[in-house]
Amino acid sequence: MAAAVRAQSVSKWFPLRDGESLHVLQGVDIEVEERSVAAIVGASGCGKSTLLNIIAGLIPPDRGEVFLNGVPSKSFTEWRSLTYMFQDDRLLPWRTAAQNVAFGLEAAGAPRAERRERVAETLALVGLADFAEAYPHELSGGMRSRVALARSLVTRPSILLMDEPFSKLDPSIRSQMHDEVLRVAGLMGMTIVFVTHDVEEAVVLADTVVTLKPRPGRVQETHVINLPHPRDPLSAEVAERARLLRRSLQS
Ligand SMILES: Nc1ncnc2c1ncn2[C@@H]1O[C@H](COP(=O)(O)OP(=O)(O)OP(=O)(O)O)[C@@H](O)[C@H]1O
Repeated sequence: MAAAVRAQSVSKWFPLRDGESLHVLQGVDIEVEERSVAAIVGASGCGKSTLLNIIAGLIPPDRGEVFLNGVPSKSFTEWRSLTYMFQDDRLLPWRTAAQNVAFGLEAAGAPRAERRERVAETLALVGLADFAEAYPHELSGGMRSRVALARSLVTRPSILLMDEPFSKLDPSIRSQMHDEVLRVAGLMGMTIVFVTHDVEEAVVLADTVVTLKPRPGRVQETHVINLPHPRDPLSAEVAERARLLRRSLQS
């Protein structure tokens, strides 16, 4: 199967005020197969978000290259097929759920009728058909998170990048969102790359987990998680895989 996301020998330095530079990533190689879910885990500051931002084309690598659907990201033009979900839901408080979801389509200049249809379809997909006219302050944390997911999905992307998207949710809602994301990703045939510091979350969601070593961030190991879905976060199998991941992170 083809790789939807490939980072090849990616290195990154950030300039510091004293003229020195901070070496954040060193020769990072990762490969994420189409329609699979990959997690990037590692200690705080090891470069997880930087790597995701480089994959997303938000910042350039200093060395190495990223390929999206086989195309070098420098030449990649299908940016609508890639979407990013942040840690905060970043909903606009003065817009209804439907208007928040419509945002990406408006930016892309989609006609009004198409927008209306797509937004309704996507809100239904995440179980919020009845809340299209609600404002963010009228929604629970879990519902807001679903609106943010719908906003990410409305352009029908093939690649979903997520940076700790559920870390602020209560555990039971986080678990519902995990099921929701996997269900929708399966339906839409999406590839997911996400960053987390929660190894249990990585084991519950991912087909492969990449562990990063800090300073500079390097790939420590790639773990294949071949447990059947749905995965119970409290099961012995998940706990055992999480233990192996923690050991890898500490070595
Ligand atoms: N724009 C920037 N300029 C300078 N330094 C930066 C910049 N962005 C990140 N850094 C530094 O790069 C390192 C890696 O940051 P990054 O946010 O990628 O790590 P992380 O693994 O995602 O951390 P966390 O889990 O705490 O979110 C940190 O030391 C951070 O301070």
